[in-house]
Amino acid sequence: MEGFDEAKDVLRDVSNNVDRAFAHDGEADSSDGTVKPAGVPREKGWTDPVPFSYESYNNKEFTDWAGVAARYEWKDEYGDIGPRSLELEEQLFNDDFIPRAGNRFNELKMSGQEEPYSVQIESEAKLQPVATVSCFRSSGFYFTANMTQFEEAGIHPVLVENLHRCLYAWPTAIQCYTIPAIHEERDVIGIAQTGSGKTGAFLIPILSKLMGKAKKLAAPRPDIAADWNPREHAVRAEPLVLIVCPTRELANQIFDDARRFCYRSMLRPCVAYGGAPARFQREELQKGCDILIGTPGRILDFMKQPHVLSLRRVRYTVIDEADELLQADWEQEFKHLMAGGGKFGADALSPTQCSSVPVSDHMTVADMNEDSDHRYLMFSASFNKECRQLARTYLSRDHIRVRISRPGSVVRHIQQIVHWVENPQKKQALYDLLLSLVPTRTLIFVNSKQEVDYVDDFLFNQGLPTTSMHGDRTQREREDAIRSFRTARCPIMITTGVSARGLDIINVMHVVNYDLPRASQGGITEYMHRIGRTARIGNEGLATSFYNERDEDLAPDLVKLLMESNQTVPDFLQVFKPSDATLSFDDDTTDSEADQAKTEAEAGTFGWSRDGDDDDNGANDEGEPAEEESQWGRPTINKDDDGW
Ligand SMILES: Nc1ncnc2c1ncn2[C@@H]1O[C@H](COP(=O)(O)OP(=O)(O)OP(=O)(O)O)[C@@H](O)[C@H]1O
Repeated sequence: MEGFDEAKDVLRDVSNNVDRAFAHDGEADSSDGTVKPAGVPREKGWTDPVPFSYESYNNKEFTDWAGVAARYEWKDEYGDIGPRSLELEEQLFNDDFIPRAGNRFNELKMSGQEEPYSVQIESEAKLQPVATVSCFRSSGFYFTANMTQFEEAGIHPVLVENLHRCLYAWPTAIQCYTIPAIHEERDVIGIAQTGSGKTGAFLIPILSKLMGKAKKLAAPRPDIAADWNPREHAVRAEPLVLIVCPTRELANQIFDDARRFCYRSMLRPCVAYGGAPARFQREELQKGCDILIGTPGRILDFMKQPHVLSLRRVRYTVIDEADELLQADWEQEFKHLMAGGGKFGADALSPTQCSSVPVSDHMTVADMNEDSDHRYLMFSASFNKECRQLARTYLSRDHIRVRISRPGSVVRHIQQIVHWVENPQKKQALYDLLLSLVPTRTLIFVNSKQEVDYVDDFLFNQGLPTTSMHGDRTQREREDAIRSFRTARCPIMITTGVSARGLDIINVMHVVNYDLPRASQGGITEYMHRIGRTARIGNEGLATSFYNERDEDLAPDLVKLLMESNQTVPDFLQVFKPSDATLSFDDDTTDSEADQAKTEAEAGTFGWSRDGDDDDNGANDEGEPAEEESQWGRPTINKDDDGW
């Protein structure tokens, strides 16, 4: 197919990086009935497609859930730091499929001179960012003259060591600001581009602060490394940190980072997400939990079981991908979460807030947070008016806002290409596109679940190594798909908007918008998050989008975004260029005076509107009933025709 030459060049360039994982995992295992490719994809270097094995899926008693992955288990006898576990180290830090910083990582750091991105800080008191100095790279490690900026920034030594193991050489710009802000016990709103290290921006300073005090602050827990018997030793989980995010995959990913950062420390991370059986997650919680990461539905289900989870000790509540989470119809549920963890505990409630924050039937006042010195943090690459409202309601007035680059802007290292493709030609165009490029991990977004199945079937039958994921799949199928994609067993994944946020997979070098997101599915913000699955943390990538007249509602915003990121605007989009050649974007991050006035009037009420996200469903989809039926049900979704 003609017209993809520029894409080819870019990817050939980018492919200097082509991942080692892909190279060494190139031979698909044919022992389980691998279908022989139609021929051409194999000649072009793609691996064989691997069929999904329904037989083993149905037969096997599955226990290998992402949420039960090994973490460091502390023993009472340890002093300030636990002994090494080489086996766990291998798993946590040396896995071939952990994403690593790319060649252009240097451009993400703060040089103190003219930065390639804008920095906007709103803070009552001056915020001194972590100083960054020149580093040089050798054999995969970065060195500075003496010590790393993480040490200089006062990060706890156990965590500094873990960051070295993760090959984090210096903090990214957002981290440079959130580290001192969180050290100074301030509430924070952090906005920075996709793949710029926002997870570290909250985890690193929070964990660092808690590491020195874990013995004093953490709830009593059993010595599970010695002899764990749930009947005798189970405790109630009373985490110090609560991290809420919109999707199950993202929850697991943050959990993985927390497992790495907490290695050899007393802090024990757990994850709670819908779809997987609750009993495995509950058992982990009952071994003790200091850092709880999860999607709202499952967390709330556990909160309804006071012997399993209480948020009374929570000191930090983090809302990740805040704007996405708040698109959901989760107002009441959110209030429960926020009330369970904080300044909205019975004593601290103002009269208006009291009436708008009902205490759950299952949650006694004694379970509510007893720490008035409780920090709230919100992070995303984009921001909206629901976030502003949440911030006005929950964050302290002296909170710090850090904005690195324009909220909603696209990472510079992504080459964006838009092609005119009519709907009936899309399948063939996609096939031609994939065959015209160097085989590499490719994420393909479509707008409906049905279309995911359809495109997956088509490519698979053409001999391409695909997998797919959407919200109607069981959790086990979802975890299976992510694993196959991550390990490059199936280097092409077709998916819906459920994978647009947060997913951080090694060397996704190509994102394809087979369908562009419609306005009802998040429009240009969704586009930015989708293509942000490539070119993460200084790597480079390509985003190809199929466009036709049905996408006209997106065109003006798309053109502005292309222009802002110095990309070619194709002829058919020229007509949508702004007439005065200036690029103005709605900035949804700042409160207007009217907003401020509204806050006073509304105190404690929210304006969330849109239907929510299937991932917040706490129920179990593995055939066994959820332990307690989720009252939250299965929210409907507006991201595509029929939900994610
Ligand atoms: N200081 C650092 N040095 C090296 N790698 C880092 C650093 N900080 C984060 N990373 C890595 O960068 C990758 C992207 O980070 P992260 O997922 O936190 O991005 P993000 O900003 O939250 O993106 P998104 O908006 O898409 O969720 C991760 O693999 C993470 O381990």
